[in-house]
Amino acid sequence: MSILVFGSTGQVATELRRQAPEATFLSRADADLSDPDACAAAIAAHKPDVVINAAAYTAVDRAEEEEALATTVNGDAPAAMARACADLGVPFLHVSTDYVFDGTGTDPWQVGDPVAPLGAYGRSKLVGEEGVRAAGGAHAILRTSWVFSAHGNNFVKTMLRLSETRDALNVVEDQIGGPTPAADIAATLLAMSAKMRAGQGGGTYHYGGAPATSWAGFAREIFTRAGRDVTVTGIPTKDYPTPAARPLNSQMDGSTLRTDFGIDPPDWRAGLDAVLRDLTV
Ligand SMILES: NC(=O)C1=CN([C@@H]2O[C@H](COP(=O)(O)OP(=O)(O)OC[C@H]3O[C@@H](n4cnc5c(N)ncnc54)[C@H](OP(=O)(O)O)[C@@H]3O)[C@@H](O)[C@H]2O)C=CC1
Ligand SMILES: Cc1cn([C@H]2C[C@H](O)[C@@H](COP(=O)(O)OP(=O)(O)O[C@H]3O[C@@H](C)C(=O)[C@@H](O)[C@H]3O)O2)c(=O)[nH]c1=O
Repeated sequence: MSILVFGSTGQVATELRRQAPEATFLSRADADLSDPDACAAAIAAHKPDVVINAAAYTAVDRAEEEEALATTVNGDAPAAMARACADLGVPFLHVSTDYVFDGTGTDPWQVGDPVAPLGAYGRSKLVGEEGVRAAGGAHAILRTSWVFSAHGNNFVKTMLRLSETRDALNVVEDQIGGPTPAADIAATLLAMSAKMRAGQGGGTYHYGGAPATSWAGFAREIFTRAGRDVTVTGIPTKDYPTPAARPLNSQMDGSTLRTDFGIDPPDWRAGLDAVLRDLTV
């Protein structure tokens, strides 16, 4: 099975490269998502069996100032990719986010729950979801959350960096979600690719790490497991103002992924240990 991946340097793309080194990875220099037609042309030229889009505009706060660019990259480009895949008759796998939800309530979000993004990043990702569905081809949209790995920018690396100079941190305690190891997302995308190539599954799925925690709870676990002596004080969101609002409830129900693909939510604590080991070698 020949797999074409958009993205090369990001968290998920890096883990895909580790697990499927034989796949073809397109960097920004190979296919810039700010040029959706070029992305479609790349698919037509490569004629792969499956396409995975692991590239995205992920700067949540900066997106508030650059919504047009974020929408082209996260919305128009995946839509163009999905149309090119539909033309070729191959499945398209796309990664989306918990930030399409508004974070109300306390139950985990079901796949069919109403979406209402709070910020520009979430809106841009929603445009992508809608474009992928509208393309009409075989597709899977995998909504995940709070991604971390040893590569790129993420909360784990931010916390470890801050711990070099601080012995106490204030971290929001009223945003609840599921940290998700990029390595598990990559493995899930590859398993889904094989099944979708065989005509199984398709649609929108949720894949967030378990058990649910807060950012403060996640931070405490990072410092405990990394052996860093940092005191984490849990604070309400209103005491940590950011340009983009984040959902308070980001928990996602993964039952349809289990039904269609036999995949359960990953335990992020095991993934955290693996990332911490990765960072020390
Ligand atoms: N990070 C998270 O916490 C979460 C991420 N997601 C989703 O998961 C997916 C993967 O995210 P993640 O691995 O964390 O992403 P990263 O932020 O680690 O990497 C983003 C990747 O996208 C590439 N990229 C950005 N803009 C462009 C562009 N204009 N043209 C080509 N490539 C571009 C980057 O390339 P370059 O190195 O050249 O900038 C980089 O390879 C995305 O769809 C994201 O929305 C969902 C939930 C949570
Ligand atoms: C650094 C820091 C952050 N925070 C808060 C701010 C925010 O509410 C929360 C997480 O901050 P970050 O900016 O690291 O995370 P953020 O960029 O919002 O992460 C999101 O990225 C996008 C791409 C997604 O799709 C989401 O699933 C989610 O992972 O932690 C603190 O409370 N204290 C701190 O010292």
